[in-house]
Amino acid sequence: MFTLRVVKPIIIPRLYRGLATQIPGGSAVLHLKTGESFAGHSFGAPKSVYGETVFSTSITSYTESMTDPSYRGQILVFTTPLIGNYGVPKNKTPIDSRDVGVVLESKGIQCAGVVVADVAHKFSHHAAVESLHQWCVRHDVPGITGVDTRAITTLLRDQGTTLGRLAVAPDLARPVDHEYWDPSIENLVDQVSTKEVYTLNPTGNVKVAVLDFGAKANILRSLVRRGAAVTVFPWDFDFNTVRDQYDGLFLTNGPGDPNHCVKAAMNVRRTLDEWHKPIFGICMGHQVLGIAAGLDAYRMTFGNRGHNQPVLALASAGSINAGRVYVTSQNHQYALKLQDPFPQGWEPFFINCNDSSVEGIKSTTESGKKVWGVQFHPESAGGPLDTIEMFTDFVDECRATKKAEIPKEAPSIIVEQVVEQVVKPLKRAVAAAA
Ligand SMILES: NC(=O)CC[C@H](N)C(=O)O
Repeated sequence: MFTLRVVKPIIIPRLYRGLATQIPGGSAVLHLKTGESFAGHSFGAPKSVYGETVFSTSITSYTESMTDPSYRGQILVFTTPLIGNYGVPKNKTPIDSRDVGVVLESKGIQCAGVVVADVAHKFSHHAAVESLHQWCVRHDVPGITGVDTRAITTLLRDQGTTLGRLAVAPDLARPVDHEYWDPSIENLVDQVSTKEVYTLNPTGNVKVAVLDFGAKANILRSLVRRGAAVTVFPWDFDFNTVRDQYDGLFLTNGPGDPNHCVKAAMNVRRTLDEWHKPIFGICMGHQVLGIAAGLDAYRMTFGNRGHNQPVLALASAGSINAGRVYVTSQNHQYALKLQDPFPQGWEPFFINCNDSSVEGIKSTTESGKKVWGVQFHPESAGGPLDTIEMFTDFVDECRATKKAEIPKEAPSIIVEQVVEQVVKPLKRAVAAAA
């Protein structure tokens, strides 16, 4: 006799969850204002956009770069040929007062469009939930693929960052010159900065105020992870009105020309003059600090974007050792001018090993202040973690400043309490007994 056995179907795990995704691949053209056009195929949202065309040499972390608010208004060309191969993760974390609520660098895609030599049709990663194409569709951001990104990058490197139009069929026309939109004339910081004040990790044992020029989430996470209560203010908030409540001030990254943020620089100048607690600025925050200190910011030819930028430390401070080269993550078009002499009380902290641009400034030891600014991104996301301990240095300095303040107050409070609770009752008891 034969017994019939029901054979359970074998479920094969979907290794390539994007396998079913077909990139629509209509026509697309990247037009540059300087006259060149690159024809390819469209992916992502089927719409045309204007922007500043820039290139990034990062070989990974397209998800982090595309959600970095500093890429606002830019058409991002990846020099790495294959992009999209590990898909895109779910960009949400459970609601928690210690977290910014996202896995990537902000809630959505910030760049205007992306240019990829060969967009991955399939993706594979344990955390991926959608393809680069699907993600771009959801966020209404167009992409172009099948173009020679080496040729585009060589052009951008030689002629500098160039205005462009990513045109998607049926709207493939080359614009006339005056139609190109120039994001650098707008105050992009005002578009991405928080409108409301909020606090992460309110029970943290050291209080850090953040001026938000377009903060990457990993900057806030890096402060929270080191135990700080982090209160985030809009970029143009005058911190001087609340500074007595904080142990340190942090200035974040942000998009566009730092000269749009003179209002913030003027506020920070007053803070520098009148307040003696630690201050740390990253990228746009570093540029604002520099302007406040009396330095000028200028527009570079093509800027530095990538996760492989070497910087040389010129001074030692905290975890940083003078003479060492650190590999850093960067995304900037502007830089502080190296001037001789530097403003009094300031010194260069880092220079870029490729182009000698200023990569950091710090207050001198003689100034008695604890202020640092770096052009690169110690928080990485993506990129190397060579300088991540600068966050530890900053939060430790805030804690040390807070501790140094307590003894001034504490003895008098303790003495008053002892007088009130011990001495006075004893005197009364002695008087009553007499
Ligand atoms: N990442 C940043 O903060 C960039 C700063 C500024 N927008 C620049 O391009 O130089």
